[in-house]
Amino acid sequence: MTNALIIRSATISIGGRILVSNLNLVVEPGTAVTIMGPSGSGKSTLIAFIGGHLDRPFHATGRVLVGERDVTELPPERRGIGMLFQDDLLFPHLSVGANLAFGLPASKKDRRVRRAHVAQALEEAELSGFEERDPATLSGGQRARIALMRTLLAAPKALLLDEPFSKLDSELRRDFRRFVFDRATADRLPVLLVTHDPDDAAAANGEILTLGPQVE
Ligand SMILES: Nc1ncnc2c1ncn2[C@@H]1O[C@H](COP(=O)(O)OP(=O)(O)OP(=O)(O)O)[C@@H](O)[C@H]1O
Repeated sequence: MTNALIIRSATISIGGRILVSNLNLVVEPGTAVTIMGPSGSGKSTLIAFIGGHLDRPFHATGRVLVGERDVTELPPERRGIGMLFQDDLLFPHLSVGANLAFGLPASKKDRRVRRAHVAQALEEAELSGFEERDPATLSGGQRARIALMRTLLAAPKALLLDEPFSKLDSELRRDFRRFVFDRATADRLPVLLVTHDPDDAAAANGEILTLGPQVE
């Protein structure tokens, strides 16, 4: 079962400059909210706060909830929130299969279980048989699908996407976008998407949150 991703009274500042002011947001399961705004307005900073990656010099107050679970004080890996970035960050020294296995929770230790999950993920990514491949030999679209499947193997309860489509050219971008949103809808995941592209926002088909222009 999945739940809403809830942000309560989030205020984020850096050096006295407020980037996010008293933000309240509910992202329902199976829906996406898009975050837009000029460069430097704080989009990635907000994602980092929700994912648990925000460090000094930023100062943040407010709560992050996944359903009824307040995850604000938890480290990133215990929040149940999956993240996908512009750079897929597949480990170059690991095979595709090992990259996918990296997404699995430590509790799934059994080798056969891990192999079955990896095979299933490859099938869903339409990349069956790619276990032993070096990530460097994959196309951009294939790498993107592997990165998404690795994130999903951790069974996240919500998904944060920070410009995940921007390195792909237009046709691949459309395909991967559809792949991501179809999965998120099927898995009933709440999604927060950061993008500059109105087409991405249209594909997300939900509320658009615009962060303010940067005030120096
Ligand atoms: N380590 C840091 N020290 C000081 N200021 C920082 C630091 N990291 C980021 N900033 C500032 O924080 C603000 C928010 O940055 P952020 O990356 O969240 O913006 P963004 O909206 O995601 O921009 P872009 O669209 O260019 O990715 C920016 O004005 C940036 O200059």
